[in-house]
Amino acid sequence: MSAATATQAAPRTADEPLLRVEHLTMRFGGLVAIDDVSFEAKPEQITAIIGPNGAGKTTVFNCLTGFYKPTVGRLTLAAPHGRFLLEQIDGFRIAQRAKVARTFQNIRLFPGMSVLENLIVAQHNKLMRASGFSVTALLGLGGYRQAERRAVELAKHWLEKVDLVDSADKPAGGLPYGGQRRLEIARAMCTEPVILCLDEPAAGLNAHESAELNELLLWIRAEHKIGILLIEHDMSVVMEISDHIVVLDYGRKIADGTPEQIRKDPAVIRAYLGEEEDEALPSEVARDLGLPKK
Ligand SMILES: Nc1ncnc2c1ncn2[C@@H]1O[C@H](COP(=O)(O)OP(=O)(O)OP(=O)(O)O)[C@@H](O)[C@H]1O
Repeated sequence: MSAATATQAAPRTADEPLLRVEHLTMRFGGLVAIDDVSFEAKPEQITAIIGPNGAGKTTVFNCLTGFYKPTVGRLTLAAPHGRFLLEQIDGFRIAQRAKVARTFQNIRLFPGMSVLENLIVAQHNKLMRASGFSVTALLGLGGYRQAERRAVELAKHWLEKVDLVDSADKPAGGLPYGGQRRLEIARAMCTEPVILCLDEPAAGLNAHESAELNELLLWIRAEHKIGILLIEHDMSVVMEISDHIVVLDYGRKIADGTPEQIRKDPAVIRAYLGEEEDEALPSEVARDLGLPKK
């Protein structure tokens, strides 16, 4: 598919979703990881994708971010800078062209580089464009120096936001776990995305760190007015900060609604319980779904 077809210049309309996923299907040989899933994510909203292990959550992210080519489906990103059909863009160009950023379930920083360097490397695309892909940049000519200064300023801004200024020169791999998670988010934000896809950002965090993560994500949504897609097992995070929740089970969408609607949805309770609806709900399932104690 040509670049022109994958990108449509038409500006987004006021009530258009930021992301529209239509009939997404992903097969691996005989295994159907995602089965005809459709949902929308609105701009300036946090949309959570939840579901039991193996439900297909990360596969949705892998399709959106170009790691997988969907078997079937349309993925329309209506961004302020243009409308993109993500399934038709070469995977490695999605981050740069459509401005889709992500973090990973298993942290993927450059552990031997400093915290600051991780944030500068994230801006590689911008810096390369400013260099004109030529040797003039190495000589300090053209707009490269200015772009480099801006990259450092942006990195510093995010270091402050995620409370890592004191660790700027330390190797990223030496940060405590919570710090590495925050650095991943900062690195993704340094690419100035229109949508931020977070794959289990609260995994391994303690209650205090989870609460700080909630604050950070709410701040990003309010301040940067971008959409956030969130895969998360920690229901204290999901129920507290999500505007909208999509629930997957065995690759199918089983529910879609506000946290209030999802909490009460019998299909969701059944999926988490893995048993009949009229069974007593074990306390840990009730807690995960944020249901009141009986
Ligand atoms: N590259 C692949 N090849 C084959 N099967 C895959 C591949 N990627 C994912 N799957 C399968 O697709 C299904 C969905 O996996 P996925 O990782 O998307 O689930 P998930 O909801 O993110 O799970 P978890 O909560 O455990 O991370 C699983 O059965 C998984 O084994």
